[in-house]
Amino acid sequence: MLVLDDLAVRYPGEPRPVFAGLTLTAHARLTTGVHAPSGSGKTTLLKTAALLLAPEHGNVTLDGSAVNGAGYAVPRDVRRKVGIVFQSPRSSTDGRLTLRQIICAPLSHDRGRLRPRHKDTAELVAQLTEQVQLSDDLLDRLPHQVSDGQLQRACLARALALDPKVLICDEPTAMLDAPTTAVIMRLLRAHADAGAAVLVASHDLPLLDATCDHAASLAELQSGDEVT
Ligand SMILES: Nc1ncnc2c1ncn2[C@@H]1O[C@H](COP(=O)(O)OP(=O)(O)OP(=O)(O)O)[C@@H](O)[C@H]1O
Repeated sequence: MLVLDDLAVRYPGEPRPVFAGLTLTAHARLTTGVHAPSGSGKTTLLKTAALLLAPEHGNVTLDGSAVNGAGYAVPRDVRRKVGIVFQSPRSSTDGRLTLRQIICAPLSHDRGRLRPRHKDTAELVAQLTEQVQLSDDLLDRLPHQVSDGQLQRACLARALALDPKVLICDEPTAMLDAPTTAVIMRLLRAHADAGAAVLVASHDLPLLDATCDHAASLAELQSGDEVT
């Protein structure tokens, strides 16, 4: 479970925080949606939830333990509990790496911690690619040789590689067609059903209402009322 309590986040040199007084709980086994218009702070919120940005004020608690700082200041064992899928698969992948290398990237930092039921990386990659419905022949292609939807599925496989307890997705279906959107949202549901907390932000309120256990707007999260 991830708890964000009374958060304010301000970028260096900016006069005002992007948001303040924001409280949100992402529960295990549930998908939580955050709805907000473009430019209002969704990505900032999700980067804070993913322990990539430190709040100016407030507390981030993961599985009952307070998290201090952000990025490499956070111990690896804590960081690896959180996976993130960014809005743009093109800007969140290295164009020189094949899809297989992209999916394997978290494992190269975490060799000793492959998920227990997998004997080796190849077996895990095979399972992840099947899960996200990527065909084998795409794995040795570079990002410019696949579609946005295929690359976003590789990004989701990368985020799932360490079996994160908290999976965070920033507009994961932006630019995707309806069938690919349905695949991605079903995968997020399945990861929640397997025990994770899933936090999704989107400008698409009907999508969040249709696919999340509960959804709230960024404004509601700052209202001081408990959002359920
Ligand atoms: N690194 C940064 N430095 C200063 N300001 C920033 C930085 N990144 C974002 N901002 C500002 O913070 C505000 C929120 O940006 P953010 O990217 O979180 O919004 P968003 O809701 O995710 O937008 P979109 O849906 O368009 O991606 C915007 O006003 C943006 O200009």
